[in-house]
Amino acid sequence: MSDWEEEEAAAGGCEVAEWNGGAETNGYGSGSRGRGGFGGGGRGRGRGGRGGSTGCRKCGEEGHRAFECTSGGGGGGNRACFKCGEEGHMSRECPQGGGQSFGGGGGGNRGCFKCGEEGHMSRDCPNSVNGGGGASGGKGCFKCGEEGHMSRDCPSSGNGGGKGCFKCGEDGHMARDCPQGGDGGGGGGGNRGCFNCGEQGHNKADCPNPPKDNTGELGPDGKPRPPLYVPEHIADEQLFSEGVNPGINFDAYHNIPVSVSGEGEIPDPIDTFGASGLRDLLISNIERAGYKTPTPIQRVCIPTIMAGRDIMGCAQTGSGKTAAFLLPILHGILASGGGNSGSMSSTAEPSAVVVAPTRELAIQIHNEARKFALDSIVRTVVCYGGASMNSQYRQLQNGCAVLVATPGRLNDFVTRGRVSFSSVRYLVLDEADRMLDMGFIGDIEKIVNHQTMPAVGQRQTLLFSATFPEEIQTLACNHLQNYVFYAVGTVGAANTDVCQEVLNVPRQQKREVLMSKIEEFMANGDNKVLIFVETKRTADFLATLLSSQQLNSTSIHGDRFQSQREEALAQFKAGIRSILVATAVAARGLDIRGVSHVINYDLPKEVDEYVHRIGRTGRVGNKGHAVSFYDEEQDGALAKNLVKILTDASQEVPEWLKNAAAHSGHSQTYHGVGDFASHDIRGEGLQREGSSQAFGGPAPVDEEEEW
Ligand SMILES: Nc1ncnc2c1ncn2[C@@H]1O[C@H](COP(=O)(O)OP(=O)(O)OP(=O)(O)O)[C@@H](O)[C@H]1O
Repeated sequence: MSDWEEEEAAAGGCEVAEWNGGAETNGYGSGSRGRGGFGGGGRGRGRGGRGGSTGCRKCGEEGHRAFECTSGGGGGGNRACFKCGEEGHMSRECPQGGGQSFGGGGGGNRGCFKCGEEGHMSRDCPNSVNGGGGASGGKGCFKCGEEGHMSRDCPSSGNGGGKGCFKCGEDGHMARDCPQGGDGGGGGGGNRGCFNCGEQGHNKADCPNPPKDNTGELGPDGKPRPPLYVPEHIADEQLFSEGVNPGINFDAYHNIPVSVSGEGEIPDPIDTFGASGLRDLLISNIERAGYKTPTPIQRVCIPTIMAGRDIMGCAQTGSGKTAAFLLPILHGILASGGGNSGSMSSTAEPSAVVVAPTRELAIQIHNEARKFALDSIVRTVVCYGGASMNSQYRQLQNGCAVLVATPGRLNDFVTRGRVSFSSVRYLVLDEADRMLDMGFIGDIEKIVNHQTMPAVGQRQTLLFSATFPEEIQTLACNHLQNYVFYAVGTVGAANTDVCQEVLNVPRQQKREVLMSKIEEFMANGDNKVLIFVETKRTADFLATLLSSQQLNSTSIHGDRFQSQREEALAQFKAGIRSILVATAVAARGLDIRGVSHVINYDLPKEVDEYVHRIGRTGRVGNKGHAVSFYDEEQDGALAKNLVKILTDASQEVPEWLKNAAAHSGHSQTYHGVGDFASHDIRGEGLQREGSSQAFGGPAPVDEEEEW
């Protein structure tokens, strides 16, 4: 696993736990960072989740959840009603209990929490003072320690049990009643001051002082802490100015053949957004975003997702896959009332979870979702490592229907009970082949196998990428049910709008060739260049070198603080920096307007990664240009696949590269046309009736190749 993968995969811990692991390494501030455990002893919180194999809570049968149970109610399964102890119904429907909902008595085998008697619940306890309650059943009041009442009703208003007030440290009252603590805001007290400013009299959450900058201070692991980072909120209007405008080849998208396979009814593709059946609010935001016609992947996926099917979708880089899944998901959530958008809760229960491999991509998807959902009740939240966990948690608490996240941070929230999957209707893995490869598979399995996650078939699972190796497709099948497979063009092929040039450049000459290439581009007025390198050190080195030559550059990689990463990307997007030197962290998904050139200063190890990298240019029908420095000593293993990618995209293949491929002796792993046809691994039996080319574009030359 590369360092950036480790970082993304392991992202987690709140701000008190994320340590900066190294000093700055260049002139514009890059530091290394690792991670630590979660600090701050908060209150633990248990919450009943649905077990994979546990049946419905009402009827006990597997295959559905209690709220979907058609058995006509009743607390059932093996578990008795909490009120009367009888099986066959749930406590809120208990015929013995007063009223609906949670009125009734504490029953079953468990007595009331106040008086210990059976037959009622603590809040209805007739034995308590003023209907409040006493703590019973062996548990004394938290204030005075006596049994028979709860702390909030404690007549002594004393603080017992040996635990002093959390604000002032004195016994006799609790923090919220502390006479010292002002308006109930609460003080961090006793001997422990506020965790932010150290002052007594308030908690960190209510601290009036700016967040403490403890950058550079040593954490418990002996490494300097990173700065506390709370990302800036992007204003609504700005959402519509992000993204790439369609280019001259946009209309040519409609000539790309689309392969479709799968059993059962597959809806016809839509020709226009207007005919999609998407809700009016979404249509109006689509218009506001300047989308006139759907791209091929949107034409097929929007109706298919609306019809409730699982999807494995493959389409070239920059062809609108994000909207292809977001729009029908938002439609589904709006149609059912907005999910948990408005519910303030300590545990977020999103209707849709979108998982992406990098933080910047998660942020981008989140902003796309916000854009399409604007002026609706649907709330979207993004969670990713490297930024304040508290601030993300506050967002979650305010309601969340769509949660976009990196896997490490998502699991962190789930483990702490802050996020539950129990309401999930849609699970999306963007860049799915990356999410299911070695670097992330552990995290993804944790997510899909979590006890609160609805089983396959009870949720819609949607996988998207521009590349889908066969072995990943095989693995993905476990997480999908009767899915529809869509391939726009050739699975894993490069975007033909990108002109690809491969130069034979030995390592020692790379710098010199880079400088002359950049000069050439800048002289042509092309001023947004993305350079990919293999190591973080090289990224810093090159950015420093280019800056010293008056070339406005910055870098993005896993060792930079999150604030620096986001700032570097923002500056590159805004044109404040013309050159961004990046590791693989920027290879996938990032949609940056006006990237004229991608330079592979170092080639990646995998050809799929090459396809994603060069896909940062030439998006949505715009022309792009990619130059790659091939170093014979390093890149021999890639030669064959590179030749294939170039050939399939009708690019010129240099003679020296053909020779290198002929002598490389490395086996082929590329899954494009030819030996590895663009196909659904489930085989031809699942092809859509009629033809291998369901619609769009000319018929494939060789049917075998399309399938
Ligand atoms: N129908 C459309 N009309 C015009 N622009 C569109 C349309 N659909 C998407 N776009 C724009 O195209 C750009 C690329 O879309 P997106 O990032 O979803 O591509 P992608 O297929 O996910 O690419 P990648 O494989 O690199 O992740 C975005 O700026 C998006 O706003």
